Amino acid sequence: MQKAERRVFYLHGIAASSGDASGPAVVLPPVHRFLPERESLSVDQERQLLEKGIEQALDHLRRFEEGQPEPIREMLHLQQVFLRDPQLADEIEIQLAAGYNAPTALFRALEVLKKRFTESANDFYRQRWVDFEDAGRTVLDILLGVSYEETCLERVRTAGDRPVVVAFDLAPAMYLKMPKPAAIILRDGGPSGHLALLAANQGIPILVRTGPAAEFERISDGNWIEIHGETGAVYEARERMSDVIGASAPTGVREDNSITLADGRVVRLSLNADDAETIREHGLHHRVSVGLFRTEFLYLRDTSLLFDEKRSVAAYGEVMRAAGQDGSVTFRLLDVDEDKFSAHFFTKPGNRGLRGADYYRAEPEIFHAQIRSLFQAAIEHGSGAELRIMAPMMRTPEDWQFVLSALQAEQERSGYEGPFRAGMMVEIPSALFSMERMQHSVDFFSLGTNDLLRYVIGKSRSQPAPDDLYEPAFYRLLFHGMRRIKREVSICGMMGARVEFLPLFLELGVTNFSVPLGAYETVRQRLMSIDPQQRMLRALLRMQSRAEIREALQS
Ligand SMILES: C=C(OP(=O)(O)O)C(=O)O
Repeated sequence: MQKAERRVFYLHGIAASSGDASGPAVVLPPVHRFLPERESLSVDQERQLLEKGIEQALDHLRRFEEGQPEPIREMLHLQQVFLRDPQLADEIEIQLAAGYNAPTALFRALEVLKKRFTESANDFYRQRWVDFEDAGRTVLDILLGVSYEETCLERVRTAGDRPVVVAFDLAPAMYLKMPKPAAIILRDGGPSGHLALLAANQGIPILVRTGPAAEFERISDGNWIEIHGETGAVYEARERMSDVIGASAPTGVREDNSITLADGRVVRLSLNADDAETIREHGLHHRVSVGLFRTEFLYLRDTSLLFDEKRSVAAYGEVMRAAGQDGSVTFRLLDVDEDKFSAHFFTKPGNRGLRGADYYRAEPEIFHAQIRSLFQAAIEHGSGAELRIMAPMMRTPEDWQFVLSALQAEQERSGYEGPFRAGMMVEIPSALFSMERMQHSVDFFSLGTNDLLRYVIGKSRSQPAPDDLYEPAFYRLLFHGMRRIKREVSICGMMGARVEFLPLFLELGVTNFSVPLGAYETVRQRLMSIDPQQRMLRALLRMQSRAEIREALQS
């Protein structure tokens, strides 16, 4: 009989990106932990401290405005308006009267306003909250004498071995500034939030929603911990090693990226990747086909690229070179979602909240500059790799026609004659009703199931329930859209990386599965062993409940 292993068990979470990993924990405290515990001085004295902090922040914002492009000046100006807003002053006054010291009063006031603004029916307030909160954080940093973001980044940078980052939540923009961790554990966060997707694409295991603070806080800085991707469990580490131990690609011969199914059909397996380094590493063992490169992350890392075509050509070129001559990369045009937000993406405040073709129509310079850079990168650095450009958030044939005309015009202007394919994402339910009409002018469709599902069930991506994946209406819609499609249909949403859904997507006609690095090998194995004759769609379409569908898919 085997001797039972006794190791410290810390907690359980949802594995948003599979794979095992271990490393020393770096715990990033939430912002409220930075608040001083000191006794309050008199209300007047605390008010004076706050007023001084606000003045310094206003001064900083005013100085920073100089020489910035118009959209940034506009944002900095609004941040100053916010810091002088009577709503903020009133909330601060309430907190001071309740006896809180200056930083705590400001923190609490910002929490109250966050709720008010983000739940407001007014688009302007909702969309501007990110900027307002940022201005509030600047004052808080001044009052505390430390920068919250810099302090967190410094802890990760100085952790030595590749650490496991443990945090309540983590913004994608902050993650993009850190060195790659071995893994991430979040008390909150959602499995299809953009931080989870970013990490998954880099093959970094991530556990989210680990639940109660008490369990979560048993992990302290420097504890060596081990994450088990399959079970979502976190233990004390058996050995001190920081490499990902479960998600790596096989060594030896370079794998082809097409898989011949048992019935002779050929499907392609591609990678969702957001950086050249991951693509390069993958390319050591595989012929590379990137099915989704989210270009907004490139810009979030370095917003100045947006207005610098020469440097963006170099950045796209690096990605194409990483894919190699026989590879292909599907670049998705800029897609600005709430949690991939940067004020730099908008030249006019009124454009915030626009997405897809509406955004491209409103921001023609950014739109055309991006397409030009992509063709130019293919000319200068592509050396035969296939360039694929994909438009997100397409709703109607008119949306697609608008993007396609711009692609054709820029291709002609650039003189690029290499391999090129133009496609669109299907991630808004209304697109499913026009796929058939659009297919004559589309080289490929790509199913964005992360967004598609959220729009069908009307939920935010950070509040998923495991059962949502089995929503009957979702499958009926997919079937309706795809039943007469002759073009390539890819899937780049996370459902394509879950083996239980593979037979169904094959039956629906998907021929290209684009998945995060951590899921690549598992999906490849499953596709090679799958029985492609399995038929479940008809029965599934008759099912009325999520439970029935779950059982059918899992059995
Ligand atoms: C791949 C998708 O796009 P994103 O996750 O970037 O919104 C999707 O919605 O499935």
